[in-house]
Amino acid sequence: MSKLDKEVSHEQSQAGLMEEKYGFQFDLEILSSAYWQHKGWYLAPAFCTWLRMAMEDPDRRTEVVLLACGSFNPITNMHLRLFELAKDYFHETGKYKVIKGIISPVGDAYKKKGLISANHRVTMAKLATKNSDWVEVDDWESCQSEWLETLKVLRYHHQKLLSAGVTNSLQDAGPITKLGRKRKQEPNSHEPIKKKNQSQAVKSVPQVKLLCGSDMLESFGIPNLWKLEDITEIVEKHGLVCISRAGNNVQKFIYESDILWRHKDNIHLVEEWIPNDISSTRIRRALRRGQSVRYLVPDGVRAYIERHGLYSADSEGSNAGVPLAPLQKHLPEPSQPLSS
Ligand SMILES: Nc1ncnc2c1ncn2[C@@H]1O[C@H](COP(=O)(O)OP(=O)(O)OP(=O)(O)O)[C@@H](O)[C@H]1O
Ligand SMILES: NC(=O)c1ccc[n+]([C@@H]2O[C@H](COP(=O)(O)O)[C@@H](O)[C@H]2O)c1
Ligand SMILES: [Zn+2]
Repeated sequence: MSKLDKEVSHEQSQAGLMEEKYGFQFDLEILSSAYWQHKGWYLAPAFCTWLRMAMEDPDRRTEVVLLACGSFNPITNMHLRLFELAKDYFHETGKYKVIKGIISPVGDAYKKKGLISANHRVTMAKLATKNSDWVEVDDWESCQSEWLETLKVLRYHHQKLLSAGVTNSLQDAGPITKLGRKRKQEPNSHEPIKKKNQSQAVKSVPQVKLLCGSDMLESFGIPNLWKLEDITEIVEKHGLVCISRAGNNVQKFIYESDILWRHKDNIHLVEEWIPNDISSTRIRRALRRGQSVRYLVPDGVRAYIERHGLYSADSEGSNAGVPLAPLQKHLPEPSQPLSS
């Protein structure tokens, strides 16, 4: 190792220690002044290289998995856009790295009017995402015989990542993370079980954030639809990213709710500046009327709908008069108002 390498390596380990103690911003400031005062200009190129490496180090960003829950009856181009918009938003903050998107179609037991079988909805979602290298469809929720609260779906996916993290960390027991640093703990970013001598090798588990449109966020205010403790855990432990949708005023909605206001830092609002109010309801309506849905849903989905003759007046009548599962499930409990 050359003298210069040794100097840089020493500064890097100092930076590691300082980050643990004070955080990223501070360590860079301290280091830069230390360099200019004590080392002199001859170290400038090495310092610049290190600084660039440190700034570009993707491990500094919190990893995020986006989970979208809904009927996807059928999946539309706008559902896919939600993921792109949320990913751009998180990357623009410089603090987060979106590593995966998950589409979780609701099970048949949800009993929403016009809901066709989960088999078809899952297949269409898979067709829609087949060209995406980061969004995938998970059928665990749709395979459950009973309807599941969204919080349980979030917990399931977080737990799954946690187990995968433990497995990975056991496999990677050897190497040490870049610069031998640990990441700061964030909500829902749990550290998997650590073994002695292995703490430096363990990566924290990504956060699972609920991705939704503003109508879903505003549905938190519908009496008996959501349990207050579920909403609290979603915004407190997981976090939410909400894409604007015509007709909603989420900022006001958050302002009027004490719970949402308290956790507003964990509620990411994304403005869609190229609004396109496609909805599955409108797609189904067009299909019933024999109108084209081309360019509104992916071509593979359109072909699948045609091939299987999906979405007719008959299918729209399914579950008519049947209470929505969450309303049925939560009705006996005394309702607590979200707003106060
Ligand atoms: N055009 C859109 N803009 C923003 N969010 C949307 C849009 N379309 C759907 N979403 C969001 O996608 C998620 C899944 O929605 P869902 O399956 O209910 O689709 P939808 O188009 O709202 O269907 P439906 O008309 O049957 O209610 C929800 O969080 C919803 O808010
Ligand atoms: N209490 C809850 O957890 C709760 C209540 C209502 C809807 N949801 C979910 O929100 C989504 C709403 O989808 P739709 O907009 O298609 O009805 C579904 O995934 C549904 O399971 C969850
Ligand atoms: Zn909807």
